[in-house]
Amino acid sequence: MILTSQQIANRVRRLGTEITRDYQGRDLVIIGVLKGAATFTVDLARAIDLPVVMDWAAVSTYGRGSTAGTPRLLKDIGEELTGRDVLIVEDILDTGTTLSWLMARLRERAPASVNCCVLLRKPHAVAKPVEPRYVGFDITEHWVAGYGIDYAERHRNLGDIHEVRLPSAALSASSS
Ligand SMILES: O=P(O)(O)OC[C@H]1O[C@H](OP(=O)(O)OP(=O)(O)O)[C@H](O)[C@@H]1O
Ligand code: HPA
Repeated sequence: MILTSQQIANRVRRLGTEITRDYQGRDLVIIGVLKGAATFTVDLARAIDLPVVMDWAAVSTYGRGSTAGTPRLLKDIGEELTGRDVLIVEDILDTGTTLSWLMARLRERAPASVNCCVLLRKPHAVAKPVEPRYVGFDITEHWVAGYGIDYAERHRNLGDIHEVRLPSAALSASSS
């Protein structure tokens, strides 16, 4: 599997159009989840034709490997969220651990609404109670990297999204 930068750009543009339509007249705060969603968040924000506020949370669940641990908040959100419409932007929904943990924490701040937009969703996540309002692509369970997403902290700078062949961590195609 490989998603090209062109396929990603087309999908991001359509997601931006949907979000623009759904949040007309609302006080939209977009929370990008570092590090993996940094690239997606910036591109998505530019595809939204509304005066959005952008902020960031840094959460780490996987550390330097491919096995999930307990989520850790490395950087908290600075924006006041009470009464506002929050959209969490995530690169990938895999086991659902990170997103369900973060949504529970954000709900404690009494926002008007909390939804999420994920670029990639793996099959595992379908069985979890996390239901993203927006999904870019449903993918297979293979480890992926590129477009902000890492394998052991590397490959975030690739423009396309590649499958990583574990354990050698070779990419399924060369970067373009
Ligand atoms: O659904 P899950 O199984 O929780 O996996 C998804 C999370 O895992 C990755 O983050 P990671 O912990 O690797 O941190 P990073 O964003 O800094 O790469 C990814 O960016 C998501 O946040
Ligand atoms: O496939 C993946 N790639 C990178 N990070 C991830 N975090 C959960 N699943 C993945």
